Amino acid sequence: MSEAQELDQLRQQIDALDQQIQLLINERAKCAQQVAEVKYKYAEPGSLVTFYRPEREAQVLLNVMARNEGPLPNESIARVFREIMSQCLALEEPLTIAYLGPHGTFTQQAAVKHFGHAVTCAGQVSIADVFREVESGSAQYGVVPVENSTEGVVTHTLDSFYDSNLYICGEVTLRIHHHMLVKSLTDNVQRIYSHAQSLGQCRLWLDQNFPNVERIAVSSNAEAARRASSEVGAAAIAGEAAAELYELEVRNANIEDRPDNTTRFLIIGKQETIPSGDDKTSIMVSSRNQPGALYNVLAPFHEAGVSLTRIETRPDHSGTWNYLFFIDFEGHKNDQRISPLMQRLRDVAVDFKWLGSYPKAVL
Ligand SMILES: O=C(O)C(=O)C[C@]1(C(=O)O)C=C[C@@H](O)C=C1
Repeated sequence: MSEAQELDQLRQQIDALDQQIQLLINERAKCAQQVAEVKYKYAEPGSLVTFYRPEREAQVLLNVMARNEGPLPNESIARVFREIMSQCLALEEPLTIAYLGPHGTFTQQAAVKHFGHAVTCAGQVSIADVFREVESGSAQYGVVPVENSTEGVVTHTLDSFYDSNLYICGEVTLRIHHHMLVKSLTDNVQRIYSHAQSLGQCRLWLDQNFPNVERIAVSSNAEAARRASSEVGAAAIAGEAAAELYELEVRNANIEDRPDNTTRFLIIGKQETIPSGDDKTSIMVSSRNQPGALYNVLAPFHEAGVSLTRIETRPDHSGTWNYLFFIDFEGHKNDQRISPLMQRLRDVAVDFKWLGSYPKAVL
C-alpha cells in the first residue's frame, strides 16, 4: 500500500469515529437540556434556579481521569470533557463571568480553564468591581486571584469578603509563566512594566539581568503589555495571552524565579455548593488580642483531626487591633466531621463568617 492509501484508510476510521463522537456529544447535550427542565420543575417559586453545579462538574472530571486508559494523558482528556460540559451548561443557561481584567490577564485564563469557552467573560478593572458585578447580578459568577506560591496572598481579595455576601463556590489553580515582552527585539529596554505581584515573582531574574532598569508597577500585566506595545523603550512582564493580544515579541521566556510559580483563583457566586466528596472550606474568624487567641482558634482543628491548607492574618476592620484570620481547611461544612467543628469555632470566635465550601481544584 502507498502512503496515500494507508492514510486514507486511517482517515476513514477517524471520520467514522468522529461521527459517533458527535452523535454522542449531542445525546449528552440533550440530557443536559432535560437536566435543566428538572431543575426548573423543582426550584422554589420565585427563587433563582442554579444550573451551574461545581460539585457535579468536579465529579465528572475526576471520573474521566479515573477511567482514562490513554494514550491521551488524564489532563488532556479532562480538558476535552471540561469543554463539552461548558457547552452543555451554556444550553441550560448562558453564563457571564466577571473577572479581574482587562482582556489577556491570567485571571481570564483561569476563568476559561474553570468554565470552558462557552461562557461570556466580562473583564473588570478591580477586584472590588468583580464582587460588585456578581452582587448586582450582572454576572452570575466572578473569578479573582487569591494567592500566589511565590508572592503570597492577594489582600484585596481577602478584604473584599468583609462586606460581601457572596460565597466561594470553587477554586482554580494556574501555573504562571512570565515572559519579558517587547515590541521589537532590537529595542533597548529602558522601562519594565508589570503588575506588582509579577515584578515580585521575577525579582531575582530582574536583579540579575536588568539591575539598573526602572520597574514600574501597573494595574495588570495586560496593561503592561499594552504600554509596551505603544511606548518606545518599554518592556512588559506578562504571559502568552497578553503577548498575542498586543502582538509583542518574547525577548526572554519563563523568567519567573520559581519554576513551580502557581496562582490560585476563587470562583465567587451567590450559591452554596453541596459536597463533592473532596472539598475545602474557607472561613473568616476574628478573636481578641489576648494570650492564647490563636491557640483557641486552632485547637478545635487539631482536636477534630482536620488539616488546614492555609491561614492568613489580616487587620480587623473594627480597628481595635483584633486579629482576623482567614482559614482554609479540608472538608465541607456539611460533612459529619466538620459541622461540630464549625459550631466550636463559632463559640470561641468574636466574629465568625463562613465564606464557602467548594470542590478542590481538579485540573
Ligand atoms: O448535572 C448537572 O446538573 C448538569 O447540569 C449537567 C452538567 C454536565 O454537562 O455534565 C452541566 C452543568 C453543570 O454545571 C454540571 C453538569
